[in-house]
Amino acid sequence: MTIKSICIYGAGALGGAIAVKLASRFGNDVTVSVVARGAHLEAIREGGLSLHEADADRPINVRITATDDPTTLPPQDLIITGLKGHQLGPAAEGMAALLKDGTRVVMVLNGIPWWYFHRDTQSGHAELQLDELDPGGKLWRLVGPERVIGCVALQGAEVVNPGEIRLSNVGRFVLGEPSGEMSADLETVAGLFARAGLNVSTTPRIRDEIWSKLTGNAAFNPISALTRALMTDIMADPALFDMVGKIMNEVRAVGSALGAKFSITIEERLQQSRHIGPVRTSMLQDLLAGKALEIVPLVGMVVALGRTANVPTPVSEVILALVTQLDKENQRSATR
Ligand SMILES: NC(=O)C1=CN([C@@H]2O[C@H](COP(=O)(O)OP(=O)(O)OC[C@H]3O[C@@H](n4cnc5c(N)ncnc54)[C@H](OP(=O)(O)O)[C@@H]3O)[C@@H](O)[C@H]2O)C=CC1
Ligand SMILES: CC(C)(CO)C(=O)C(=O)O
Repeated sequence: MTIKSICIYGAGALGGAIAVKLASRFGNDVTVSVVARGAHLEAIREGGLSLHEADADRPINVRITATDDPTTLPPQDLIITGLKGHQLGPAAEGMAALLKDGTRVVMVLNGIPWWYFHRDTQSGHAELQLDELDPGGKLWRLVGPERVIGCVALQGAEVVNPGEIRLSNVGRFVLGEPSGEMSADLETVAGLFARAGLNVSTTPRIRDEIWSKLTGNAAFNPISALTRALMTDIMADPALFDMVGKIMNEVRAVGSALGAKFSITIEERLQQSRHIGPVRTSMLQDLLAGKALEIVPLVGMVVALGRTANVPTPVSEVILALVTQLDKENQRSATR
Protein backbone atom coordinates (compact mmCIF):
# COMPACT_ATOMS: atom_id res chain seq x y z
CA MET A 1 0.00 0.00 0.00
CA THR A 2 1.00 3.61 -0.56
CA ILE A 3 -0.08 6.04 2.14
CA LYS A 4 -0.94 9.52 0.96
CA SER A 5 -3.92 10.20 3.21
CA ILE A 6 -4.40 9.36 6.90
CA CYS A 7 -7.42 10.09 9.07
CA ILE A 8 -7.24 9.71 12.84
CA TYR A 9 -10.80 8.93 13.86
CA GLY A 10 -11.21 9.92 17.53
CA ALA A 11 -8.27 12.26 18.19
CA GLY A 12 -8.42 11.94 22.00
CA ALA A 13 -5.50 11.03 24.25
CA LEU A 14 -3.78 8.37 22.11
CA GLY A 15 -5.36 9.16 18.73
CA GLY A 16 -4.49 12.83 19.18
CA ALA A 17 -0.92 11.99 20.19
CA ILE A 18 -0.48 9.84 17.08
CA ALA A 19 -2.06 12.57 14.93
CA VAL A 20 0.40 15.19 16.19
CA LYS A 21 3.40 12.93 15.59
CA LEU A 22 2.24 12.01 12.06
CA ALA A 23 1.24 15.54 11.08
CA SER A 24 4.45 17.10 12.37
CA ARG A 25 6.53 14.58 10.39
CA PHE A 26 4.51 14.10 7.21
CA GLY A 27 2.21 17.13 7.00
CA ASN A 28 3.76 18.31 3.69
CA ASP A 29 3.63 15.03 1.74
CA VAL A 30 0.68 13.22 3.29
CA THR A 31 -2.76 14.57 4.14
CA VAL A 32 -3.35 14.05 7.86
CA SER A 33 -6.80 14.88 9.23
CA VAL A 34 -8.70 14.16 12.43
CA VAL A 35 -12.28 13.41 13.35
CA ALA A 36 -13.00 14.92 16.76
CA ARG A 37 -15.96 16.47 18.51
CA GLY A 38 -17.17 18.99 21.11
CA ALA A 39 -14.88 21.44 22.91
CA HIS A 40 -11.82 19.41 21.87
CA LEU A 41 -12.70 19.91 18.18
CA GLU A 42 -13.29 23.65 18.69
CA ALA A 43 -9.92 24.00 20.43
CA ILE A 44 -8.13 22.08 17.64
CA ARG A 45 -9.73 24.34 15.04
CA GLU A 46 -8.80 27.49 16.94
CA GLY A 47 -5.31 26.75 18.28
CA GLY A 48 -4.23 23.47 16.70
CA LEU A 49 -3.51 20.21 18.54
CA SER A 50 -0.70 20.18 21.12
CA LEU A 51 1.27 17.25 22.48
CA HIS A 52 3.45 17.23 25.61
CA GLU A 53 5.75 14.21 25.39
CA ALA A 54 7.19 12.71 28.57
CA ASP A 55 10.79 13.32 27.51
CA ALA A 56 10.45 16.71 25.78
CA ASP A 57 10.84 20.24 27.18
CA ARG A 58 8.31 21.85 24.89
CA PRO A 59 5.00 20.74 23.42
CA ILE A 60 4.59 20.13 19.68
CA ASN A 61 1.68 22.02 18.15
CA VAL A 62 0.19 21.19 14.75
CA ARG A 63 -2.46 22.88 12.67
CA ILE A 64 -4.55 20.09 11.23
CA THR A 65 -7.77 19.56 9.28
CA ALA A 66 -10.39 18.68 11.91
CA THR A 67 -14.05 17.84 11.55
CA ASP A 68 -16.90 16.06 13.29
CA ASP A 69 -18.38 15.09 9.92
CA PRO A 70 -16.30 12.41 8.21
CA THR A 71 -18.36 12.70 5.02
CA THR A 72 -16.59 16.03 4.39
CA LEU A 73 -13.26 14.17 4.03
CA PRO A 74 -12.19 12.14 0.98
CA PRO A 75 -11.68 8.36 1.19
CA GLN A 76 -8.42 7.55 2.99
CA ASP A 77 -5.47 5.19 2.50
CA LEU A 78 -5.17 4.69 6.26
CA ILE A 79 -7.57 5.22 9.16
CA ILE A 80 -6.29 5.06 12.73
CA THR A 81 -8.99 4.84 15.37
CA GLY A 82 -8.42 6.33 18.82
CA LEU A 83 -11.98 5.65 19.97
CA LYS A 84 -12.89 3.73 23.11
CA GLY A 85 -14.27 0.23 22.42
CA HIS A 86 -17.91 1.29 23.06
CA GLN A 87 -17.55 4.32 20.74
CA LEU A 88 -16.62 2.26 17.66
CA GLY A 89 -20.08 0.84 16.83
CA PRO A 90 -21.78 4.26 16.76
CA ALA A 91 -18.95 5.52 14.48
CA ALA A 92 -19.19 2.60 11.99
CA GLU A 93 -21.08 4.58 9.32
CA GLY A 94 -18.67 7.50 9.70
CA MET A 95 -15.68 5.22 9.20
CA ALA A 96 -17.36 3.50 6.25
CA ALA A 97 -17.60 6.90 4.52
CA LEU A 98 -13.79 7.09 4.53
CA LEU A 99 -13.11 3.68 3.00
CA LYS A 100 -11.95 2.81 -0.51
CA ASP A 101 -10.35 -0.29 -2.04
CA GLY A 102 -7.30 -1.18 0.04
CA THR A 103 -7.94 1.16 2.99
CA ARG A 104 -6.41 -0.33 6.17
CA VAL A 105 -7.76 0.55 9.61
CA VAL A 106 -5.42 0.50 12.61
CA MET A 107 -7.49 0.11 15.76
CA VAL A 108 -5.74 1.35 18.90
CA LEU A 109 -7.64 -0.42 21.67
CA ASN A 110 -7.39 -1.85 25.15
CA GLY A 111 -9.18 -5.08 25.91
CA ILE A 112 -10.74 -7.63 23.60
CA PRO A 113 -11.48 -6.06 20.21
CA TRP A 114 -14.63 -6.73 18.15
CA TRP A 115 -12.56 -8.41 15.43
CA TYR A 116 -10.80 -10.80 17.90
CA PHE A 117 -11.85 -14.12 16.34
CA HIS A 118 -11.31 -13.06 12.72
CA ARG A 119 -8.78 -15.48 11.20
CA ASP A 120 -8.00 -16.83 14.66
CA THR A 121 -6.51 -20.30 14.51
CA GLN A 122 -5.86 -20.83 18.25
CA SER A 123 -9.19 -20.72 20.06
CA GLY A 124 -11.45 -23.05 18.09
CA HIS A 125 -13.91 -20.13 17.64
CA ALA A 126 -12.72 -18.67 14.32
CA GLU A 127 -14.97 -15.90 12.93
CA LEU A 128 -17.13 -15.77 16.07
CA GLN A 129 -18.76 -12.32 16.19
CA LEU A 130 -19.11 -10.66 19.59
CA ASP A 131 -22.40 -8.81 19.70
CA GLU A 132 -21.54 -7.08 23.02
CA LEU A 133 -18.59 -5.39 21.27
CA ASP A 134 -20.19 -4.91 17.87
CA PRO A 135 -23.95 -4.57 18.37
CA GLY A 136 -25.83 -5.79 15.29
CA GLY A 137 -22.50 -6.60 13.56
CA LYS A 138 -22.21 -3.06 12.14
CA LEU A 139 -18.41 -2.89 12.34
CA TRP A 140 -18.05 -6.35 10.84
CA ARG A 141 -20.35 -5.39 7.95
CA LEU A 142 -19.48 -1.74 7.30
CA VAL A 143 -15.77 -1.63 8.12
CA GLY A 144 -14.84 -5.31 7.81
CA PRO A 145 -12.39 -7.25 9.98
CA GLU A 146 -10.19 -7.90 6.91
CA ARG A 147 -9.21 -4.20 6.86
CA VAL A 148 -8.09 -4.18 10.49
CA ILE A 149 -4.54 -4.01 11.79
CA GLY A 150 -4.58 -4.59 15.56
CA CYS A 151 -2.72 -2.18 17.81
CA VAL A 152 -1.83 -2.56 21.48
CA ALA A 153 -0.68 0.69 23.12
CA LEU A 154 1.75 0.54 26.02
CA GLN A 155 1.52 4.27 26.40
CA GLY A 156 -0.23 6.40 29.03
CA ALA A 157 -1.95 9.55 27.74
CA GLU A 158 -4.57 12.09 28.77
CA VAL A 159 -6.41 15.03 27.19
CA VAL A 160 -5.50 17.54 29.90
CA ASN A 161 -7.35 20.46 28.28
CA PRO A 162 -9.33 20.67 25.05
CA GLY A 163 -6.74 20.59 22.25
CA GLU A 164 -3.94 19.56 24.61
CA ILE A 165 -2.59 16.04 25.22
CA ARG A 166 0.00 14.86 27.73
CA LEU A 167 1.88 11.56 27.62
CA SER A 168 2.82 10.03 30.98
CA ASN A 169 5.73 7.87 29.77
CA VAL A 170 7.88 7.04 26.77
CA GLY A 171 5.72 4.18 25.60
CA ARG A 172 5.39 1.91 22.63
CA PHE A 173 2.90 0.45 20.18
CA VAL A 174 2.65 -3.15 18.95
CA LEU A 175 0.97 -3.78 15.58
CA GLY A 176 -0.24 -7.09 14.18
CA GLU A 177 -2.50 -8.55 11.50
CA PRO A 178 -5.43 -10.64 12.83
CA SER A 179 -4.22 -13.41 10.47
CA GLY A 180 -0.71 -13.31 11.95
CA GLU A 181 0.78 -12.57 8.50
CA MET A 182 3.80 -10.30 8.54
CA SER A 183 2.27 -8.54 5.54
CA ALA A 184 3.67 -5.74 3.41
CA ASP A 185 0.86 -3.44 4.67
CA LEU A 186 1.85 -4.17 8.28
CA GLU A 187 5.47 -3.27 7.54
CA THR A 188 4.42 -0.10 5.69
CA VAL A 189 2.25 1.10 8.58
CA ALA A 190 4.91 0.23 11.17
CA GLY A 191 7.50 2.08 9.06
CA LEU A 192 5.24 5.14 9.00
CA PHE A 193 4.85 5.07 12.80
CA ALA A 194 8.61 4.67 13.25
CA ARG A 195 9.46 7.54 10.89
CA ALA A 196 7.03 9.72 12.86
CA GLY A 197 9.11 9.03 15.99
CA LEU A 198 6.79 6.50 17.63
CA ASN A 199 8.29 3.37 19.24
CA VAL A 200 6.70 0.53 17.33
CA SER A 201 7.12 -3.18 16.79
CA THR A 202 5.22 -5.81 14.80
CA THR A 203 4.19 -9.30 15.81
CA PRO A 204 2.69 -12.43 14.20
CA ARG A 205 0.83 -13.04 17.52
CA ILE A 206 -1.10 -9.86 18.26
CA ARG A 207 -3.59 -11.76 20.48
CA ASP A 208 -0.77 -12.58 22.93
CA GLU A 209 -0.09 -8.83 23.24
CA ILE A 210 -3.81 -8.13 23.69
CA TRP A 211 -4.07 -10.60 26.59
CA SER A 212 -0.81 -9.51 28.15
CA LYS A 213 -1.97 -5.86 28.18
CA LEU A 214 -5.45 -6.86 29.34
CA THR A 215 -3.94 -8.62 32.36
CA GLY A 216 -3.24 -5.13 33.74
CA ASN A 217 -6.26 -3.22 32.39
CA ALA A 218 -8.88 -5.75 33.58
CA ALA A 219 -7.60 -5.17 37.10
CA PHE A 220 -6.30 -1.62 37.36
CA ASN A 221 -8.87 0.21 35.26
CA PRO A 222 -12.05 -0.86 37.10
CA ILE A 223 -10.38 -0.79 40.53
CA SER A 224 -9.13 2.74 39.83
CA ALA A 225 -12.63 3.83 38.76
CA LEU A 226 -14.23 2.24 41.83
CA THR A 227 -11.71 3.75 44.25
CA ARG A 228 -10.52 6.84 42.30
CA ALA A 229 -7.01 5.70 43.17
CA LEU A 230 -3.90 6.28 41.04
CA MET A 231 -2.00 3.21 39.83
CA THR A 232 0.66 3.69 42.51
CA ASP A 233 -1.98 3.92 45.27
CA ILE A 234 -3.56 0.65 44.14
CA MET A 235 -0.16 -1.04 44.19
CA ALA A 236 0.54 0.32 47.70
CA ASP A 237 -2.72 -0.97 49.25
CA PRO A 238 -2.28 -4.65 50.29
CA ALA A 239 -5.97 -5.58 49.84
CA LEU A 240 -6.22 -3.94 46.41
CA PHE A 241 -2.87 -5.37 45.37
CA ASP A 242 -4.13 -8.83 46.32
CA MET A 243 -7.28 -8.26 44.25
CA VAL A 244 -5.17 -7.16 41.26
CA GLY A 245 -3.21 -10.43 41.47
CA LYS A 246 -6.42 -12.50 41.57
CA ILE A 247 -7.87 -10.73 38.53
CA MET A 248 -4.58 -11.11 36.66
CA ASN A 249 -4.70 -14.86 37.29
CA GLU A 250 -8.27 -15.04 35.98
CA VAL A 251 -7.40 -13.11 32.82
CA ARG A 252 -4.41 -15.32 32.22
CA ALA A 253 -6.48 -18.49 32.66
CA VAL A 254 -9.11 -17.30 30.16
CA GLY A 255 -6.47 -16.13 27.65
CA SER A 256 -4.55 -19.40 27.94
CA ALA A 257 -7.73 -21.43 27.40
CA LEU A 258 -8.23 -19.50 24.15
CA GLY A 259 -4.68 -20.19 22.97
CA ALA A 260 -2.77 -17.10 24.15
CA LYS A 261 0.83 -17.51 25.26
CA PHE A 262 2.19 -15.33 28.07
CA SER A 263 5.90 -14.56 27.99
CA ILE A 264 6.14 -13.30 31.59
CA THR A 265 4.81 -14.41 34.98
CA ILE A 266 2.15 -12.55 37.00
CA GLU A 267 4.90 -11.42 39.42
CA GLU A 268 6.89 -9.94 36.52
CA ARG A 269 3.72 -8.31 35.20
CA LEU A 270 3.10 -6.73 38.61
CA GLN A 271 6.69 -5.46 38.63
CA GLN A 272 6.09 -3.82 35.23
CA SER A 273 2.96 -2.15 36.60
CA ARG A 274 5.02 -0.61 39.41
CA HIS A 275 6.96 1.36 36.78
CA ILE A 276 3.86 2.98 35.27
CA GLY A 277 3.83 5.55 38.06
CA PRO A 278 1.13 7.76 39.59
CA VAL A 279 -1.17 7.79 36.54
CA ARG A 280 -4.95 7.96 36.28
CA THR A 281 -6.08 5.02 34.13
CA SER A 282 -8.13 5.86 31.06
CA MET A 283 -11.23 4.50 32.85
CA LEU A 284 -10.68 6.80 35.82
CA GLN A 285 -10.22 9.73 33.40
CA ASP A 286 -13.61 8.90 31.85
CA LEU A 287 -15.29 8.53 35.25
CA LEU A 288 -14.05 11.95 36.39
CA ALA A 289 -15.19 13.50 33.10
CA GLY A 290 -18.69 11.99 33.50
CA LYS A 291 -18.25 9.86 30.37
CA ALA A 292 -19.34 6.27 29.69
CA LEU A 293 -16.79 3.69 30.86
CA GLU A 294 -15.05 1.15 28.61
CA ILE A 295 -16.31 -1.84 30.60
CA VAL A 296 -17.23 -4.54 28.11
CA PRO A 297 -13.87 -4.92 26.32
CA LEU A 298 -11.86 -4.73 29.57
CA VAL A 299 -13.96 -6.58 32.14
CA GLY A 300 -17.14 -7.93 30.51
CA MET A 301 -15.16 -9.93 27.97
CA VAL A 302 -13.04 -11.62 30.63
CA VAL A 303 -16.24 -12.91 32.20
CA ALA A 304 -18.01 -13.70 28.90
CA LEU A 305 -15.02 -15.45 27.30
CA GLY A 306 -14.40 -17.23 30.60
CA ARG A 307 -17.88 -18.75 30.21
CA THR A 308 -17.14 -19.64 26.56
CA ALA A 309 -13.92 -21.38 27.64
CA ASN A 310 -15.34 -22.90 30.87
CA VAL A 311 -12.93 -20.92 33.06
CA PRO A 312 -14.34 -19.48 36.32
CA THR A 313 -13.78 -15.75 36.85
CA PRO A 314 -15.40 -15.03 40.27
CA VAL A 315 -13.45 -11.87 41.15
CA SER A 316 -13.94 -10.34 37.70
CA GLU A 317 -17.68 -11.09 37.98
CA VAL A 318 -17.92 -9.06 41.19
CA ILE A 319 -15.85 -6.22 39.73
CA LEU A 320 -18.04 -6.26 36.59
CA ALA A 321 -21.25 -5.90 38.63
CA LEU A 322 -19.79 -3.07 40.71
CA VAL A 323 -18.28 -1.06 37.88
CA THR A 324 -21.41 -1.47 35.71
CA GLN A 325 -23.53 0.06 38.46
CA LEU A 326 -20.96 2.81 39.01
CA ASP A 327 -21.10 3.64 35.29
CA LYS A 328 -24.90 3.91 35.36
CA GLU A 329 -24.87 6.21 38.40
CA ASN A 330 -22.02 8.28 37.00
CA GLN A 331 -23.79 8.88 33.70
CA ARG A 332 -27.08 9.59 35.48
CA SER A 333 -25.45 12.33 37.55
CA ALA A 334 -23.54 13.67 34.51
CA THR A 335 -26.83 14.25 32.64
CA ARG A 336 -28.68 15.77 35.66
N1 LIG B 1 -5.40 6.94 27.60
C1 LIG B 1 -4.52 5.99 27.89
O1 LIG B 1 -3.62 6.19 28.73
C2 LIG B 1 -4.58 4.66 27.21
C3 LIG B 1 -5.67 4.28 26.45
N2 LIG B 1 -5.67 3.05 25.81
C4 LIG B 1 -6.81 2.61 25.03
O2 LIG B 1 -6.80 3.30 23.78
C5 LIG B 1 -8.13 3.51 23.30
C6 LIG B 1 -8.35 5.01 23.12
O3 LIG B 1 -8.30 5.57 24.43
P1 LIG B 1 -8.03 7.12 24.75
O4 LIG B 1 -7.03 7.67 23.83
O5 LIG B 1 -7.80 7.19 26.21
O6 LIG B 1 -9.46 7.71 24.39
P2 LIG B 1 -10.06 9.18 24.59
O7 LIG B 1 -11.35 9.04 25.33
O8 LIG B 1 -9.02 10.10 25.14
O9 LIG B 1 -10.33 9.60 23.11
C7 LIG B 1 -11.44 9.22 22.36
C8 LIG B 1 -11.83 10.47 21.60
O10 LIG B 1 -12.72 10.13 20.56
C9 LIG B 1 -13.80 11.06 20.62
N3 LIG B 1 -14.98 10.48 19.96
C10 LIG B 1 -15.75 9.47 20.40
N4 LIG B 1 -16.70 9.19 19.49
C11 LIG B 1 -16.53 10.06 18.48
C12 LIG B 1 -17.22 10.30 17.26
N5 LIG B 1 -18.27 9.55 16.88
N6 LIG B 1 -16.81 11.32 16.47
C13 LIG B 1 -15.75 12.08 16.82
N7 LIG B 1 -15.04 11.91 17.97
C14 LIG B 1 -15.44 10.90 18.78
C15 LIG B 1 -14.00 11.29 22.09
O11 LIG B 1 -14.81 12.42 22.31
P3 LIG B 1 -15.62 12.55 23.74
O12 LIG B 1 -14.56 12.93 24.71
O13 LIG B 1 -16.61 13.62 23.44
O14 LIG B 1 -16.22 11.21 24.02
C16 LIG B 1 -12.54 11.47 22.52
O15 LIG B 1 -12.05 12.76 22.23
C17 LIG B 1 -9.04 2.88 24.36
O16 LIG B 1 -9.36 1.56 24.01
C18 LIG B 1 -8.17 2.90 25.62
O17 LIG B 1 -8.52 1.92 26.58
C19 LIG B 1 -4.58 2.24 25.85
C20 LIG B 1 -3.48 2.58 26.58
C21 LIG B 1 -3.43 3.77 27.38
C1 LIG C 1 -1.50 1.17 31.19
C2 LIG C 1 -2.55 2.21 31.45
C3 LIG C 1 -3.04 2.09 32.84
C4 LIG C 1 -1.77 3.47 31.19
O1 LIG C 1 -2.43 4.64 31.47
C5 LIG C 1 -3.69 2.05 30.48
O2 LIG C 1 -3.61 1.25 29.59
C6 LIG C 1 -4.95 2.80 30.63
O3 LIG C 1 -4.96 3.85 31.29
O4 LIG C 1 -5.96 2.35 30.07
